[in-house]
Amino acid sequence: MFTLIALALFVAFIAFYRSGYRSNKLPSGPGGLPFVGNIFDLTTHESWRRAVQWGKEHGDMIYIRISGTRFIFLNSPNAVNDLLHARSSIYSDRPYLQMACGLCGMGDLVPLTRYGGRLRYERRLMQNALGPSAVEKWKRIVMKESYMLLQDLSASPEAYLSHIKRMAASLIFATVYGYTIKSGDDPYVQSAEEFMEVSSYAITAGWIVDFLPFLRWIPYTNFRRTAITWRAKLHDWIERPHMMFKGLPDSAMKRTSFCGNLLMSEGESSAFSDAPLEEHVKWIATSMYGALVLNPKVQLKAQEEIDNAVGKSRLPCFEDRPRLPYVECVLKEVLRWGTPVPLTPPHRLTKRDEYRGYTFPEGTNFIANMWAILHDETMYPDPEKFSPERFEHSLDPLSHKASHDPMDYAFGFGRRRCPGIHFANQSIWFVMVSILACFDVKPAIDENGMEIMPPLIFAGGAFRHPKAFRCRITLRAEVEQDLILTSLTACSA
Ligand code: HEM
Repeated sequence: MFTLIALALFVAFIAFYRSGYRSNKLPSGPGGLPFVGNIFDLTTHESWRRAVQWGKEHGDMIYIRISGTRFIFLNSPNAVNDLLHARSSIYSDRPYLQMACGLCGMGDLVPLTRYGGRLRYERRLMQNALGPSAVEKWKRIVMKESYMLLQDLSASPEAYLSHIKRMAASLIFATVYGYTIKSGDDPYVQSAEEFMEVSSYAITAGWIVDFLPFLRWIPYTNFRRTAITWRAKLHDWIERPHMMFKGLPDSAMKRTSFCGNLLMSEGESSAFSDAPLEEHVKWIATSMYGALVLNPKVQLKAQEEIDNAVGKSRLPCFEDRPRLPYVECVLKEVLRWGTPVPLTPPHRLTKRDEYRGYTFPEGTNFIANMWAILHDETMYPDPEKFSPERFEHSLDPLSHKASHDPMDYAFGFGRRRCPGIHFANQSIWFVMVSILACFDVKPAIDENGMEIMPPLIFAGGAFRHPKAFRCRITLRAEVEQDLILTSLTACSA
């Protein structure tokens, strides 16, 4: 065993030496440990902040390596646009991860799929089902789920986090499968949540076997045991919801769902020959459990805007959107300040490339640091401050100031850009405007009647979200309780 490890380390060293690091054609970066390189830097908590610190010394492109694997953090919009966007035909592959793809068997998940025929085909399917006009058909579901959330919030505001989680899961199941979730402890929801947690951990935890692939063959390792457990559950996570979809009675909801749209309509057949259409849909559907990040921040100014544009006799609807410019700024600021996905998964380079005097060998992995871009003080002064006003100038057609719209950055880049962007935009806007219209969200009060400002702690790995905090959610004085119920009933009819 010892000889095997020594031999493998020697091979890794040669690979690293030949990786171009010493030929001085790669950007600079923090030095690492012998052999394992920067493994502890990459797996650190909030590694995007660390990459910003490195950027102060090394510029907007930072090179790190783990064993023979090269990574370059891209901290600026220029670098990201020039490479991941403008040259996306060669910057859109993903690395093969031994843990997630090899040991756990999750390699067919869309975010992990290698660049090629299969990915292009699946992205076309998603474009058809999730494009701007396609998501129109889900507006009614978004409305119904949002009104149910308002009902839940008025009944038990203290449980706001579980209400939001239930709503997000329900929205995804209704739109992906046409399935209505009965309660928060629905077994399909639990299974989906478990899969989200496991898959994001399998992908982003920086497993040693991802960097030293020969370890895969060593028995009795912890990661092997973990992978065996997860692999055994794959059937539950992927096949079961798909079988559930097939067993649902035919209905309008089933037909307009993502799976129904692809599997029940005429004309679409698998143009990609290695698997039947159904096989693609199963994996894509599972890839869509992505979180709908809801980060409502109630502002008097936004509520005034809603009251003026919508009145108090009804709740806001999608058609009100153009008349609510300030709410639009709040949405942009939520995406910027909260940065739900701080780093893209690695974009692997498929062909040697040159840029700014550097030479990047094939196989180099590029990670766009969205957190760095969305907190860059030259673009967003005082970046830690939540201030929707910073986007107000972008509403003025005569303004010449650059708008730096967070929508251009928060969803990734090039041919791997998030396919769910239109659905996320539509549903987050609607939930946000509905909550703003109905509720005041204020800090909790202590025993002396003083407001307790909640500590702002973010959690999560690949997806960043605020940890639960105490707050008071109360129905606004102007809002009639009946209004929510009437809107829900009208929408469910
Ligand atoms: C606020 C909500 C969301 C944010 C901020 C977000 C952000 C992202 C980002 C940054 C990426 C990586 C892009 C890259 O590599 O350059 C991504 C990929 C992806 N997203 Fe989203 N997303 C959101 C919601 C959604 C929704 C609602 C869906 C499904 C309906 C979805 C489905 C996907 C899929 C399938 C991929 C993988 C694409 C690929 O690798 O080709 N996302 N998302």
